[in-house]
Amino acid sequence: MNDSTALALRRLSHVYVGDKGASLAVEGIDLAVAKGEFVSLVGPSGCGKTTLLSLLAGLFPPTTGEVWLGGERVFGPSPKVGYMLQQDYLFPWRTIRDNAAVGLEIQGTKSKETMKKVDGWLEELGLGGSGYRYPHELSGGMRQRVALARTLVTEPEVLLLDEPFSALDLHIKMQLEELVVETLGKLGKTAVLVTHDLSEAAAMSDRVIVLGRNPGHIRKEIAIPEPIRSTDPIEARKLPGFQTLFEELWAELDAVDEGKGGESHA
Ligand SMILES: Nc1ncnc2c1ncn2[C@@H]1O[C@H](COP(=O)(O)OP(=O)(O)OP(=O)(O)O)[C@@H](O)[C@H]1O
Repeated sequence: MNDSTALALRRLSHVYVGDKGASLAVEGIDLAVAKGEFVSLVGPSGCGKTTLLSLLAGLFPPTTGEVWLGGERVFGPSPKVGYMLQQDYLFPWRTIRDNAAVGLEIQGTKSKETMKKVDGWLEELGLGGSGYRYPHELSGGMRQRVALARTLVTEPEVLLLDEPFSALDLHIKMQLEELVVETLGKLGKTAVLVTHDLSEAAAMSDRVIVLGRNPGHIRKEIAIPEPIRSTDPIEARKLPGFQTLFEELWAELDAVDEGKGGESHA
């Protein structure tokens, strides 16, 4: 693992053991993500995307293999890792400011000083006037912005994004994609996104990892070509090479699905 690697999975396999016996979820995963890189994981349902994200987050240890964060082996959750999920998990009885400060509270670093950072992030993410409102007063897109502020205020080095936009309307979803790419890019953060939306993966990422299943494995890595890679997600979709890239991803997933019935990829 060199200095420019933010996180890595090495020879990693994971077996879930339950009432019905053991099942091999992912096998032989080798993946390195560079500092500041934005990587997406795509693949059919059950190929192990969430399992890989959970292992990166240190939520449980892999059955075999290693997880690395910076130069350190991961043996449990780390404050260097932030999580953003499909559901925003805001507390309904707390104001937006207090929701955005939850991570600071957990870290024991909530103070007048750090609340200024909360207000700064709410402002930056277009929620400047909403700090004293409650979650039910906000739209789905605004609530996800609060979830993003809550994540960023703890200053994680790596963000793990598990379908954070999938519950939103297309227009709002694309605006949020743009906001996330722009914000993480400015801060030089590393991100791993799990998504079922191939267009989202192609528009937001530096690299897309296509997973196959039974058991989950890396099938193909696709580096997003310029100028798509460095163009914001809304404009990237309008570039001439975007459709070809989308079709390449689609064909990979179709090949995974062959003989297994059609699944929706977009
Ligand atoms: N807690 C668990 N116990 C047993 N098996 C599990 C558990 N969690 C996941 N699995 C199995 O591991 C495999 C990978 O699941 P995972 O949820 O990581 O896939 P995924 O690609 O994220 O799926 P989806 O796109 O549907 O969310 C699947 O076969 C799933 O049934």
